[in-house]
Amino acid sequence: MHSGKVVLGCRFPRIIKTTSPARCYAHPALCALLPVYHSSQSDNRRKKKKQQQQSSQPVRRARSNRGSKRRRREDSTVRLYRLMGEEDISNDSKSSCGCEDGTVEAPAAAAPKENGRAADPRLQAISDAIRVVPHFPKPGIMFNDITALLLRPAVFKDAVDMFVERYRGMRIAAVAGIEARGFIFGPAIALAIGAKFIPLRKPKKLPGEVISETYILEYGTDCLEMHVGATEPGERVVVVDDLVATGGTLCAAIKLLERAGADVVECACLIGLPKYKNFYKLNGKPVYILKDSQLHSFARARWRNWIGIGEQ
Ligand SMILES: O=P(O)(O)OC[C@H]1O[C@H](OP(=O)(O)OP(=O)(O)O)[C@H](O)[C@@H]1O
Ligand SMILES: Nc1ncnc2[nH]cnc12
Repeated sequence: MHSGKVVLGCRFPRIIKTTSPARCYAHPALCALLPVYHSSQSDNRRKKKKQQQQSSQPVRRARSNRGSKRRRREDSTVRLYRLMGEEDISNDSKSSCGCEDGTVEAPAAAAPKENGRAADPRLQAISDAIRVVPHFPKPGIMFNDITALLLRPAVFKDAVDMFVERYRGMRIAAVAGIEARGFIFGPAIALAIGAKFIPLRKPKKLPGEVISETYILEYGTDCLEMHVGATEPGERVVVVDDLVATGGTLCAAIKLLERAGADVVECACLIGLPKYKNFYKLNGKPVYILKDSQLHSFARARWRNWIGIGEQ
């Protein structure tokens, strides 16, 4: 059997310089090698520990080591989110806590992260207003219902504002909304950023000449259509919908727009289902998601269902 030093020394020469396993945290392959790496270091560590115990300030030293390990682990988490295609994480986390000097207030630091951003305070209310309905429209589907959010104007406005803040100033010529629930958010965003709105409709709804794309859904197949001439070649377009599940709908929308020569900048959704997280780059286009539908929402929905009070 190889010793850890030999394996890491010959295959990952840069990793051998690493002083803490936390710095390898982002890469599963490297994590797999870490136990071997640890064992090769264990003698040295035992010696150091003995020295520390004999030194005059053992407690303070041990604490500072723990702190640095934690800091490194947090850095690694941010890197992981970056790998998932999220940009400006550090900037976002600064602005979301409203601190000009970029320091993070204690509650914000402890808050959950959404897409790698320190949570915007508005996200909690948005998240709370999304109702998860088990077994709708058919058994096994956990349906994310946005209608309760629409009944709360302040929360609805916050959701629209968050998209507007992202796309304002990005020279977006058109917002393409996907029928039906993309029509709820798309026009409001389009008006606020001064862009036109393109409805991407289900079959046989548009009266003019159309191009169409068929796609597979989480529960069936469907088709999207767009009027010929709705977008000009080279126009910068954002695609808006309420939710991404398999990503099939967004992919069809991207294809439609690209066939017409549009430059699809990004897709924007209120909700992303976690089981499809790895597909959040669709046809090479990033998907901006306000709220990852958390597993605890599913568990909560099931619990409320069991005790017979439904979701609120
Ligand atoms: O990522 P996907 O697996 O493609 O699923 C997401 C799509 O499914 C839902 O619409 P649905 O087709 O149910 O139509 P509706 O908006 O008319 O209810 C949702 O509003 C998205 O458009
Ligand atoms: N789980 C889900 N909830 C709401 N809309 C959806 N569209 C596809 N999957 C969905």
